[in-house]
Formats: sequence, structure tokens, C-alpha cells
Amino acid sequence: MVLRACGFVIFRRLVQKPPPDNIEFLLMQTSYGEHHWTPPKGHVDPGEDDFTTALRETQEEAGLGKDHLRMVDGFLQRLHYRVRGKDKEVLYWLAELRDPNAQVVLSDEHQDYRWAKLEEACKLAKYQDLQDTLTAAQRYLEKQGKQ
Ligand SMILES: Nc1nc2c(ncn2[C@@H]2O[C@H](COP(=O)(O)OP(=O)(O)OP(=O)(O)OP(=O)(O)OC[C@H]3O[C@@H](n4cnc5c(=O)[nH]c(N)nc54)[C@H](O)[C@@H]3O)[C@@H](O)[C@H]2O)c(=O)[nH]1
Repeated sequence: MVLRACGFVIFRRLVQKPPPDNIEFLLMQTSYGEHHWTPPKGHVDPGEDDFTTALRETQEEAGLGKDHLRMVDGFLQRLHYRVRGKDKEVLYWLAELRDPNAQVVLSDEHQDYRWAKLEEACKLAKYQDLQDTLTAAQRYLEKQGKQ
């Protein structure tokens, strides 16, 4: 059985800085296990579609709902890694926080969060596949900005 989780790479743009240095990614640190950092995401419930999971988990874990977010079309990353002997697939969509000052509200599952520029975000993310995902998001947004 393949474990499956879905979520959002969420970013905000700082108004006081010019692109591309104005992009910050949201990473959250688990309150359990090895206290790893990831964007909001979680397991797909039985019968639930992937995008609904991503929205639900983002609401539950970060207190950010659909109205807080602007979806970025055309970006979807699939990560594959092993967790406790099982294959896991994680899907991340990309969304911008509409109000860069909107408050993140954590659940019991996380003990800390950070808005981080790409370099710091990659350090927190630690895993190469998640670093690649964040880098792909940054490149995607920079490319969009040039069009
Ligand atoms: N007490 C306790 N409880 C736990 C533990 N574990 C879970 N719970 C419970 O489960 C619930 C969470 O439910 P959801 O929110 O629905 O699901 P997810 O968001 O999917 O949550 P997970 O944390 O299970 O999944 P991952 O983030 O995938 O971490 C799993 C492993 O993979 C590594 N890893 C992480 N990201 C990457 C990556 O991008 N790339 C690579 N290569 N590796 C990566 C990571 O370092 C770790 O070793 C919690 O409420 C807890 O009750 C635990 O160790 N102790």
C-alpha cells in the first residue's frame, strides 16, 4: 500500500522588497518525531480527492483556508519517499497567501513555523526532494514574473 499525502507550498510576497527577493515560503515544524519541517500537508482520507485533502490539511495545520489563498495554476510536484518501510507519495500544489500579514495558526501537530526565503527554506527542508520542490516553485514564480 502506498501512503499518500497532499498539501500546498505556500508563499507570500513582501511588498517592501523587489522581486525575486520578495518571496518567502511557509515551513512548519512537527511537534513529534524528528521535528522535521515541511509545508502544510497530510494524509488523504478514504474517498477524499487529493485537492480537497490539500485544502483541508492547510486549514487544519496552518489555519489558512481557501479564501486566504490564491492558487497558482500549472504547478504540481510529486515526491516519492519511504516512511517506516512503506512507499509514500506526496503531492504539492502552489498557492500565494493573499494577505502577507495574515496570521498562521498552528495545530498540536506543529510546534513552530517560519516564513523563509529559498535558501533558508531549503536548509530547513533538509530533504533533497523537498528542496527541489521549493526551488522549482521559486523558478516557476520568477518565470511567471518575467512574462
Ligand atoms: N508521535 C508521533 N506521531 C507521529 C509520528 N509520525 C507521524 N505521526 C502522527 O501522524 C500525524 C500526521 O498526519 P498527517 O498530518 O495527516 O500526515 P503527514 O503530514 O503526511 O505527516 P507525517 O509526519 O507522518 O509524514 P511526513 O512529513 O512525510 O514524515 C514522515 C517521515 O518522512 C520524512 N520526510 C518528511 N518530508 C519529507 C520529504 O519531503 N522528503 C523525504 N525524503 N522525506 C521526508 C520525515 O522526516 C519523517 O521521517 C500526526 O498527527 C502524528 O500524530 C511520529 O514519529 N511520532
